[in-house]
Amino acid sequence: MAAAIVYDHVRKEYQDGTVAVDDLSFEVREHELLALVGPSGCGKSTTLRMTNRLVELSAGRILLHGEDVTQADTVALRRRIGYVIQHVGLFPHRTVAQNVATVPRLLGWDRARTRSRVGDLLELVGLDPDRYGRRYPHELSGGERQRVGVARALAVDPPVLLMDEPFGAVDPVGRRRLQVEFRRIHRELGTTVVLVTHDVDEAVRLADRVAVLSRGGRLEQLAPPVSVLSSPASPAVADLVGSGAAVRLLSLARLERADLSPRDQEDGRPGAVTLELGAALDDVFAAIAQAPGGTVQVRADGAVVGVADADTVVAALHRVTAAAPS
Ligand SMILES: Nc1ncnc2c1ncn2[C@@H]1O[C@H](COP(=O)(O)OP(=O)(O)OP(=O)(O)O)[C@@H](O)[C@H]1O
Repeated sequence: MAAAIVYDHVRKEYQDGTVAVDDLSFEVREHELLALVGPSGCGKSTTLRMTNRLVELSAGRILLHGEDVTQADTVALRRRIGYVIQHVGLFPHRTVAQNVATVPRLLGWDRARTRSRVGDLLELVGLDPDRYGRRYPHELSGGERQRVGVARALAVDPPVLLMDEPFGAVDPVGRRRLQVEFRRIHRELGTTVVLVTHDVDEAVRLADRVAVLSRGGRLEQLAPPVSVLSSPASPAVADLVGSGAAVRLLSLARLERADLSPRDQEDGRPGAVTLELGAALDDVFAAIAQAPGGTVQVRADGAVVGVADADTVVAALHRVTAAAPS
């Protein structure tokens, strides 16, 4: 698969001698969502900010679609790279629509094209353009502001989007909703995304691949979420994913027919618990914990296709982890 971004022996030493990133090499594939995770101060933001040259590299190269970013004009570069940060930095005296239209205006788009694009983008991020377009940032909730920030960053359909703790300031429920919506948006647009987060749950829920960094921007593991959770490549990764790894795996995996014990007869007992095939394993687990006898019926297309119990969950986990690419 083609690389959208190549980090090639990248190093950043700040003026005071802090080596934020020592010698980092990895590639971000075209259209993937790659999450950078790691403990505070390990160099995640520095790595992201070197990509759009908000921070200059001390050594090494970063190639964006084959072009060395240090050779690119910074203004042109930043227009090709969307950027979303935690406190999204909307212009307070401009309306939502004007904020989203910032880059199209700079690029000299005409009024009709800009208006239509702004409308489409607000709809994409789940905000009704008629209701929200004329509001000012202070008239929005934190989650709505982040949505506007995402819409603004996507305004000219950049091939690459960098996100630094984009949902960090949003309450847990709003955050979960934004994550679900952002995953849909990413699938729909196919933009290459690099997401910095210190939240392992967010990384495994959103990312196609997770890059785990440790101090000095050292790459501990770069793999799909299930692999990072089920086979941590080093003690640093195991430490980061911690004791919650199994629970996180449960939320990633879905119940399949092969995991079930066969069952022809429908269990007619009143109150018998049923689940749909394809349910997330954490929901299966919760249902089993509550069900009389520790078993639940599983249905597909309205018919009972088997029963699930604790062994089913373990079997499904083994299936998922065995299939995980490294
Ligand atoms: N402008 C700067 N001057 C000097 N040191 C800096 C500067 N910016 C960051 N650092 C240091 O570089 C290291 C990496 O910082 P960076 O912000 O990249 O880490 P991070 O992984 O994003 O951390 P966090 O999760 O806390 O945001 C830290 O030790 C930090 O103190």
